[in-house]
Amino acid sequence: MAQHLQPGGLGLRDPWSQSLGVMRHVCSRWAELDFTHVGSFIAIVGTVPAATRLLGRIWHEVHSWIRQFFLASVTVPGGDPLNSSIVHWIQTNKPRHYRSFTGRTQTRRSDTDRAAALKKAQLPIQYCPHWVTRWFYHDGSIFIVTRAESFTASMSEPSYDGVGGEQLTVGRLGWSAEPVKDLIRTCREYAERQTQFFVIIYSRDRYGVSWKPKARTPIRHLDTVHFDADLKKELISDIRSYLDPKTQKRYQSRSMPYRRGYLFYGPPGTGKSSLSVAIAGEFGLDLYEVKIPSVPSDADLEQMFQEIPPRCIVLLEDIDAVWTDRFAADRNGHHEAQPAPNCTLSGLLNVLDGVGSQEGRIVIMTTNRPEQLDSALVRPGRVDMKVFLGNISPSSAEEMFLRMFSPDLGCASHLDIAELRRLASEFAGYIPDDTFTPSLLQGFFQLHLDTPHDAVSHIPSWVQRELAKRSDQSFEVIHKAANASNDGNG
Ligand SMILES: Nc1ncnc2c1ncn2[C@@H]1O[C@H](COP(=O)(O)OP(=O)(O)OP(=O)(O)O)[C@@H](O)[C@H]1O
Repeated sequence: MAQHLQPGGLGLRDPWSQSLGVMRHVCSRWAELDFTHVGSFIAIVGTVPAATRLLGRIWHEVHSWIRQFFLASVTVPGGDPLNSSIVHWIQTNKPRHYRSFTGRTQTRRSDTDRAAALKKAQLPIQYCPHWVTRWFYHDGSIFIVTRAESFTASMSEPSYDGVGGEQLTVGRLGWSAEPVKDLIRTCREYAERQTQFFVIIYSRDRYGVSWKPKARTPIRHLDTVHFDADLKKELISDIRSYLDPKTQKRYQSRSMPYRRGYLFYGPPGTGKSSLSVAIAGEFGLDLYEVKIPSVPSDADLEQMFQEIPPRCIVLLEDIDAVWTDRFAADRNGHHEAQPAPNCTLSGLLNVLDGVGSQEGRIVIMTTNRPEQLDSALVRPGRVDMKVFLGNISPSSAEEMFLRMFSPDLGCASHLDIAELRRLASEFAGYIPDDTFTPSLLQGFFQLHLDTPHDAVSHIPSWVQRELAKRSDQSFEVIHKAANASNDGNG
């Protein structure tokens, strides 16, 4: 009955009997086949590889001929930030189905996946579309983008995120390269929009030959770095006025070098690095990290500074760990043994403000021991403003509490702002002035992120415990000193 409903009666047959029917059909046709036809068929099939090779060669010739005579192009070297901007733009805005990918273990976890960051878990695999040539139509023109095929070196780079490591050529059918430049501009603007909420931190690659984006950290608002409010205001207005284009003209018309240097000093964990990143975010600047101990020579240091763009922040962290003031060391009577850096202090002074050093950037140095710095390094002109970041004050602790339990974060959304303020002020009442570093207090908040009431009820005992730990430590130090003098007497 069902067979009447299906033309040919095949519709509702089971797949097994259907394929049996097909095989029977093929066999019967095969039996009828003339073997002279089979011979010509095999001969035709045999010519296919040769024909494919020939067509490939013709296509290659035509392609290079088109490139030579009809293509305007721009070549971007591998590793240049522009390179990854172009690749990202193409992959996002000219999507297509990819079948080839490069796969690599992702070494950095996503910032949002905090829970995963805390436990030992397998690192995710990152797949990136792998292509060598892409043709696409954009803004009335046909573009062809070619990536160099030899990218094994960049694939092994730890900082290589899968794109932008290989030389790239962007071409367009036509005589003028202007539309190519327009496309590249579009790609760059796109990349800037993507990174506008991030600070890009650059560091030297492992061979020390070029600057590479090392991290992309979400912008940290200046309000989240707590220190003296007046000092913060003064610092920010100083940087703002320095970056004002009029200031540059004023400096230049008076033949003054257009440079600004800051020294952030204070105990460990008081926010020197955090403030540097927050400033970069506030003013939309990239941050270039210079690690003096790993710079092989003065010439390399000079080369590094030459390659840093004019409008950015250069961060020299823990500068006291590199060169200490010879006289301070002598006064103290002892000097910690430290490996000698490969580049010299005069080499650094030279790149900071010597003849030929570039203008327009902000240099931030951080230190825990400002008294040990060579006076030449911190003289006015190299360091124009010294900013002390110290232990937390009760008022900063109150601000920190309000920030930690801000209703926007959701955990204290049931509390009205007046109640939150009351709790913050009660909390701050337990914090002794100039005793704990902000990072220590941050550690306390990390234990009580869900309820502000818990934070307030636990803070007195935490303060007691921390103070007791300190007196234990000082006792331990005195104890050791006493033992040492006894040993000496003995
Ligand atoms: N003043 C501050 N305000 C807010 N958070 C702070 C402050 N100081 C430190 N922190 C927090 O403590 C942690 C360490 O801070 P950071 O690395 O900036 O301190 P640092 O002074 O640079 O330390 P070090 O001298 O050891 O490099 C960060 O997570 C930061 O959020």
